[in-house]
Amino acid sequence: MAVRSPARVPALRFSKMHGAGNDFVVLDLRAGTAPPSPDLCRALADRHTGVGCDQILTVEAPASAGSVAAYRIWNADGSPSQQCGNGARCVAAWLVRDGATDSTAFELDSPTGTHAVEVLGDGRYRVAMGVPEFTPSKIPLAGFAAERDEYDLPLDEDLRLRFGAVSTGNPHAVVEVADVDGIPVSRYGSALQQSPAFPESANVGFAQVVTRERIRLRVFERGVGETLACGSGACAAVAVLARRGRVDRDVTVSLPGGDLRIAWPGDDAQILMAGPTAFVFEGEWLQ
Ligand SMILES: N[C@@H](CCC[C@H](N)C(=O)O)C(=O)O
Repeated sequence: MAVRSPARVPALRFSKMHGAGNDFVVLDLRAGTAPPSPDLCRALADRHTGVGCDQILTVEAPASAGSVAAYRIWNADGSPSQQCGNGARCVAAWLVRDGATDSTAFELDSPTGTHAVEVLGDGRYRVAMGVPEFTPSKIPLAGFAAERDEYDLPLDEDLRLRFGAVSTGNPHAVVEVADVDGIPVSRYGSALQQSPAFPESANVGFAQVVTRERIRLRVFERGVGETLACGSGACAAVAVLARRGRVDRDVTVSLPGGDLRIAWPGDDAQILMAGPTAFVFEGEWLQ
């Protein structure tokens, strides 16, 4: 009797990458393949039964003339985001390795616009992340008509937090602390994320100013939890602290997974993020 072999499921090829420890599954959708469903994102991101990652990055056909490609971002819980700084560098590295460009300066489209990318060598990339947006309605931050350096909210009976708020393409709250090591990042981060003040939730950064040129940062990300690094969060922390006059305009941000260099030449200028990228392995998703 003939034994029937199980139907072959078409394999989904992926690259596993990280940028300063913020890890990604990268999918090539440039041929027009549909983006992963929220269920597939959650399955890929699962650290026990999947590949394991903080975000899924989809590389897609460019949205504007002159760009090499576009990318979109999907959090581990399946929710979409508008920006991912470490992801932007990894997509740039992925495209260079793929041969999509041999230029040391090119452009990429994200859901928030077009970004200039520079290849710095040794796996390092610099990305122009846009002009930080402090207008409350554009973050979005509800309940405040005018922009402030610092907001103050009661979050529950025992917790009141002071924070800065900014969009670097996605929403961020930045809490300045004396020592990032002693902060209950998950409790404070969840409380701010669940506040009605952030109708689209937020990535919550805890920043310790070490010197005017160096800060330490931990970020409790929307759709993930605490990550080893957050590029848009590093930009947000420097933007909030520079605006308050607490740091200079060129700052090393030390995150649990590594350092990023953030430069913000002036309030109306784009904020520039430089940092590492790494390829981990290639695989086929068979489920
Ligand atoms: N890790 C990212 C940010 C990813 C998206 C974020 N969790 C959100 O929901 O906005 C980065 O490096 O910027």
